[in-house]
Amino acid sequence: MLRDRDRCDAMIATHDGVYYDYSRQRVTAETMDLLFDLAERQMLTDRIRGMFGGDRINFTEDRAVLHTALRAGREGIGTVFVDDGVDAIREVHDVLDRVRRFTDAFRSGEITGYTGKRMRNVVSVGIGGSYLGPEFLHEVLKTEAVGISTSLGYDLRFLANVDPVDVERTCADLDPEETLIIVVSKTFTTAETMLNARTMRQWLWDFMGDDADVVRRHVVACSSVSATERVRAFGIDTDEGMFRFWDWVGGRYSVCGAAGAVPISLMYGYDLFEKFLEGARSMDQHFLNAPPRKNIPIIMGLLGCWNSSFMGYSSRALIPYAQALLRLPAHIQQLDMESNGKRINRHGVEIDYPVGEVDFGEPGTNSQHSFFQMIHQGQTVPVDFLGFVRSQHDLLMDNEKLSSHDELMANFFAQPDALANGKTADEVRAEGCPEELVLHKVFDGNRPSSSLLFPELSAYVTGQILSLYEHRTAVQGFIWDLNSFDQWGVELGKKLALDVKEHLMEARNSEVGDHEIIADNPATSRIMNYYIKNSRDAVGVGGLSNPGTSATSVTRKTHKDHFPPQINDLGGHSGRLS
Ligand SMILES: O=P(O)(O)OC[C@H]1O[C@H](O)[C@H](O)[C@@H](O)[C@@H]1O
Repeated sequence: MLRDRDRCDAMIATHDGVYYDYSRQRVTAETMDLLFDLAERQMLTDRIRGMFGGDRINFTEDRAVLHTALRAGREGIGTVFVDDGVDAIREVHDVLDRVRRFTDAFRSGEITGYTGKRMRNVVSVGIGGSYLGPEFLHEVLKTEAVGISTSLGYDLRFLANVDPVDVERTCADLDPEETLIIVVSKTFTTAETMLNARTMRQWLWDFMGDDADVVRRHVVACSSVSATERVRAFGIDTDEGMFRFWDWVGGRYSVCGAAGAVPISLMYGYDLFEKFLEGARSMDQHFLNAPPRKNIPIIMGLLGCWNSSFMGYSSRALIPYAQALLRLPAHIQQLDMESNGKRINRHGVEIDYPVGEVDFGEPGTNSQHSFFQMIHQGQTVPVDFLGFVRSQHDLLMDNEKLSSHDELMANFFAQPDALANGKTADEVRAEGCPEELVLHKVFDGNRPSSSLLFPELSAYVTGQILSLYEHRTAVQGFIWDLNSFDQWGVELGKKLALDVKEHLMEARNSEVGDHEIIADNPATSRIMNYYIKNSRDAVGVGGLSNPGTSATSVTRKTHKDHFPPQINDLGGHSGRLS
């Protein structure tokens, strides 16, 4: 099919400098017709309009889904209206105007720290959607031409993990007197973020004294309107130091709001952040207005459904040929897997077809030397290749025929064809391969991928990329009939962690050294008691002891006896864990 010029010509879509080639997907013109029919049956365009128009499509939380309003410009896109009387566009611009003023005051030195020093360091404390988006954008802007000059003299870091080592790594060499802390949390209740926020507040107090003004001058919050009281209780000035967002912005869709605006603007200036919003807006307009057959996010979403539900490929990879996009895959992973990792459709019925892929990725070419072996010869993993016409910084050394960016891009062009074409046994033999090794060197090919080519990795283009992937996720959710905007799955883990913390506290507070934890089940009790015992012993008695070995060796023997496992064998021995 790849040699069919008409087919290849038909499988390209473009918008505002973005070039999307899906000719290496396993689809014919007829497949595409059927997918567009499916989109019509699922009333895709109506549902897209409903999202932009403020319909409460996140019905399990009774919320509209209006992250597109965050970058809609003052004129708005679609008919954005929130039915409790709040004008979303006006609210958004009120906050963005405040971010701009605060940024200017911070960067001009008008705002100083508690001891009068100018603040130049920013630590953004948040996790999940309150972290991954801003971090991916920060990584892009670090090496972007404007970003390099506007960030000179400033430092932005992210503190996400509740691991105390993350705190240590984040602020070991920072001067608290010159540091502003941003607590980014939609709910202002997330356990990890709140502990890290308290830790950072204590860090400020330890250096500057336990004074309420230290917090007012050194800590600001990006949080939802409904969390205002909690923000105030933390000691933050909610008039000057709180940048709000709304329940109609999901955490994983919040980078275009205060969650991204505040840290990124403080580091790079507001104007550069605005370019990012403009890029996202351009793609939003395309998504809302372009006919489905020319609409890049719609086509990407339909192909996602095709690969997952029809072809049965349960994972997919995102490979940007740009080192500055190193955190894009992690952001899209959360965005997509939290959105579409569901099992009940919007009619309350259990889904009996595959939905929701495992998303992963790393920049090319590093990924080629890591997991690409599997993508070429193991399980089939559809790939999105992202490339750029111009590099943020190209290099052409004396005696080299190609620039370093050309070298990078040679891989961007070669990998999709290698995956699609593979290599036959005859081709391997023709290279003089000994017969017994031929099969090891055969590539079956026929492995799907898409290529996205952008002009260059600017703030604007990064906005386009973000919007593309946000809308791909929404399209797949609409086609699959899911609510892509809630995340009840995360709640159970949070609740169980609270129960476990109770047990740990009892054990730590117990006067008796051999206090035994009785947790939900023997396995959890055993591992927690092992942890408590060894963390007590570890001080002074010489490290951790070995876990009981008998159970381990029995398990090993069982696995060995059944190797290689057959589905039926395992079926007979499996069971419910609860
Ligand atoms: O912003 P927060 O309220 O602190 O939430 C942080 C994160 O918490 C959970 O992990 C949710 O599943 C994420 O969607 C959210 O982004």
